[in-house]
Amino acid sequence: MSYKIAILGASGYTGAELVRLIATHPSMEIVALSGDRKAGMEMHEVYPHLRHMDLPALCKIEDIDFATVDLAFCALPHATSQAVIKELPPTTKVVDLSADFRLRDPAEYEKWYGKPHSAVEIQKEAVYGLTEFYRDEIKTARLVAGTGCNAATGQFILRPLIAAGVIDLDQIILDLKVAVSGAGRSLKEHLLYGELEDNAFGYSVGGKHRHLGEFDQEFSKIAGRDVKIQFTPHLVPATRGILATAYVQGEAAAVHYALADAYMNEPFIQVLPLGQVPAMKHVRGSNFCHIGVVEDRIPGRTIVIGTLDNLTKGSSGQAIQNANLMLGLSETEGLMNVPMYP
Ligand SMILES: NC(=O)C1=CN([C@@H]2O[C@H](COP(=O)(O)OP(=O)(O)OC[C@H]3O[C@@H](n4cnc5c(N)ncnc54)[C@H](OP(=O)(O)O)[C@@H]3O)[C@@H](O)[C@H]2O)C=CC1
Ligand SMILES: CC(=O)N[C@@H](CCC(=O)OP(=O)(O)O)C(=O)O
Repeated sequence: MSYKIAILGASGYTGAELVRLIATHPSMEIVALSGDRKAGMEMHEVYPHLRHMDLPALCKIEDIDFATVDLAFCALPHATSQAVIKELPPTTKVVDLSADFRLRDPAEYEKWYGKPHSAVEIQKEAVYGLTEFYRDEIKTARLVAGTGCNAATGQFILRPLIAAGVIDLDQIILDLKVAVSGAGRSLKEHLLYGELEDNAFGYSVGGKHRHLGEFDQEFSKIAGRDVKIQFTPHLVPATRGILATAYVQGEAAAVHYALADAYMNEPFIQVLPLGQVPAMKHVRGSNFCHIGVVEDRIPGRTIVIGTLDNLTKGSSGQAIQNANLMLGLSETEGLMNVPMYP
């Protein structure tokens, strides 16, 4: 059986990535694709790499008949997403890729996103989409909130350490290198070739990045008390990928054991042997996340490095993993493709 899928925001990067992944998914069939400025165009006119596929043309969201749709992926900008999702039939299953339903507390949403939430009622029913940690709730959810891509990477390397109590919760430093596709397919000055090529720079420096809302929410929940980490993302001249480095106070062997134990049965999270480090390109185009642990020369300090592809495990791959669970399919269906290398 094939489930009928709509992708809202298909003309964006995560939308196109959903199309790419669903192309080889045995149980999903795309029945509707939406765009805004690109509505009316064929998908291959916007993304020539999808030319061989037989796809519906991009339409406006209001032209989609949701009665014929089993599940909608919503790959729209923040704020637009909540305005659209609150108007969908309450029976439509939705995986949202935006930040609109990630934060439980509406005050936290307003703090990090600068305006009040306009769909607080449905925000309450949403399940946080970090699959490996919310699997049971996702299976029965109507609305799943995909995580931030930086937030996913940081959580994969830190959650098991906080849960196992093997690190000092007040001394966590998280440094991220982020590829440019994380910013979406839109024109922004700092994303111009001449600004980014042969360059690298921190952004939202000083505890200002909005994914801190997700870290605060999730880490404090695990620890049972407030946990605030120091976090700085850096834009690097790469197309896809996130490489997260955490500096923690804790013994390397215990840190490595906590991660290996937590992810022992996880198909997508690969913990490397102690002392080995991962690289962005080892997971490119795939739904895998690789994690390495190295002992520092300073006694008691450990470095943990995690990497994933922001467009797959950080957004669209994660979204399909969640949709698989919501539709009663095997969690890995359509997602076991091998990373592209080099
Ligand atoms: N890129 C990434 O790595 C990640 C992105 N996300 C989140 O996923 C969502 C999509 O991101 P991404 O694909 O990168 O973004 P893009 O900017 O590449 O795409 C945005 C999409 O939304 C459509 N759109 C924009 N405004 C409207 C509107 N007012 N009404 C209807 N449709 C609209 C655009 O249509 P058109 O182009 O035709 O105008 C386009 O299809 C965002 O919320 C983002 O924060 C989450 C994790 C990672
Ligand atoms: C390069 C770049 O700008 N990356 C984005 C991450 C995008 C993401 O995870 O998406 P949400 O906006 O849905 O949280 C950033 O750090 O803001």
